[in-house]
Amino acid sequence: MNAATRDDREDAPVVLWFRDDLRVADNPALRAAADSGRPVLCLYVWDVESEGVRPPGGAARWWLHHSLTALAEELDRLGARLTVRRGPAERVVADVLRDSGAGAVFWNRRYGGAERRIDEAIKTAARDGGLEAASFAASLLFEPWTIRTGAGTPFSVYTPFWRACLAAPPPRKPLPTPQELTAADPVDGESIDDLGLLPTDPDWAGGLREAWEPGERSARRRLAAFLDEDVARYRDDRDAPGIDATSRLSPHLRWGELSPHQVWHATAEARDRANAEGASTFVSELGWREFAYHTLFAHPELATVNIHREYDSFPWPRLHPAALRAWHQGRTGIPLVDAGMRELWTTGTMHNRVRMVVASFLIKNLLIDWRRGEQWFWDTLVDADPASNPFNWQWVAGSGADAAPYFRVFNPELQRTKFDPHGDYVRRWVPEWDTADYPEPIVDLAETRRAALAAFDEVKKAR
Ligand SMILES: Cc1cc2nc3c(=O)[nH]c(=O)nc-3n(C[C@H](O)[C@H](O)[C@H](O)COP(=O)(O)OP(=O)(O)OC[C@H]3O[C@@H](n4cnc5c(N)ncnc54)[C@H](O)[C@@H]3O)c2cc1C
Repeated sequence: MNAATRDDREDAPVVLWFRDDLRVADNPALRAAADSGRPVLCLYVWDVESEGVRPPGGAARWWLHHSLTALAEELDRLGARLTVRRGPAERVVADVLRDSGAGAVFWNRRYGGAERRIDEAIKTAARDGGLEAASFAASLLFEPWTIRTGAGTPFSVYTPFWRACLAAPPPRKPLPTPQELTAADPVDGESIDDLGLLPTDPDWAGGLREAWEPGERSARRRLAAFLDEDVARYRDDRDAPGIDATSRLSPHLRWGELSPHQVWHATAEARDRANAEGASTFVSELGWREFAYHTLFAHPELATVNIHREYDSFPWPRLHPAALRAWHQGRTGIPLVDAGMRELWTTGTMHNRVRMVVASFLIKNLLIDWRRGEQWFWDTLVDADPASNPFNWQWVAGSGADAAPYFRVFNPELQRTKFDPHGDYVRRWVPEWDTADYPEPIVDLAETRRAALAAFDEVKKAR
């Protein structure tokens, strides 16, 4: 490269490619772009075309629309603008690099198999073209390749995994938001509205609007409110779906409006003010998020392939579409299951305890393949996450990251009397419960449990 080209390149813009990190605070790639002193072109690519990339479901698209809008406002305050384009990322990023005359592209890492392949290809192409391409650690507290068993393999059980994380060097402190950005000359793009992420015909998002406020500012407010008001009773009350005792941060974390580093350090500061046990239990839940991502990194086909392959021989019976429909609609005649499924449909979320119960009911009582449940959650959850969703479905199924496949069967009636003893949660979502309008259970819990255990014996024989 001659001196003139090098000088040009030094002034050439940096393309900052946003993905699952829709925030300006604690954003290492954005920080590096700002610190470079070069003009910054902020880019979001709506890519539902690249092979292997899983298009977000309906509820997640709703969230993404609002999150991108909030991000564009934040960038505007810093003096930059968000360029939005659609298409396969490899082509779109190359086009934007060319159109903007950029000298570099920066991003924060993703951990799914297809996403890693795409990012690697873009990095190689950029470098081959003489551009700088750099990726940063932003979405996980611990990079997956840094937490390994003594034998150098990924952990397959949570408790030793989290112990190893806590023994590793602690996660870095959050990085400050850049004071301002120098905007690169604009290039063509689409508006966020043009992406068509919002439901229109019909507009089913009323319950989501009532329940949520996407965006980085609202995420930070929620974290602060949770640490001020709720973390002290988190350990005792987190399993009760009728009590508002959990943080409700999952969609903010899913879309990277908040980083786990911000949550980790804010919780450590709050620990002294609050109840230390509540704070450690809360942080250990972030550990489950980490574990899900590390598992995805080790098992890129997590959403479709059993981690324990002996589960492949599970004799799923022929699907009864009416049973699946009853589960979707919350009309199974099992009150806790119906309450959870209706909460999900209306608000785009469901309490964690109830997620485990409805998943167990689908798999173990209706004998429906966990992948169908995972897909429904993928479409209806605002926090639908490429790691946490399939990871937890496999965990409930017994095919997932556990010491050994173990046939966990939750009894939804016992779970209801234990965790919703006064029926507050069930009555909120199933007002006709305890009236003649409420249907009889569509299956016999004891009988279907026996059938499921018999089917599981087939898996054991295959081992
Ligand atoms: C079948 C099933 C599917 C699930 N699908 C998802 C999903 O798509 N996206 C998702 O974020 N969570 C998923 N979870 C995990 C969990 O239910 C939600 O993270 C939690 O209910 C979110 O509420 P909260 O933010 O108030 O959680 P809190 O109790 O306040 O926990 C704090 C944070 O820890 C993380 N976390 C907590 N529990 C888990 C867990 N079991 N696995 C991974 N991370 C966890 C989340 O980021 C959460 O925001 C699933 C659980 C089950 C059983």
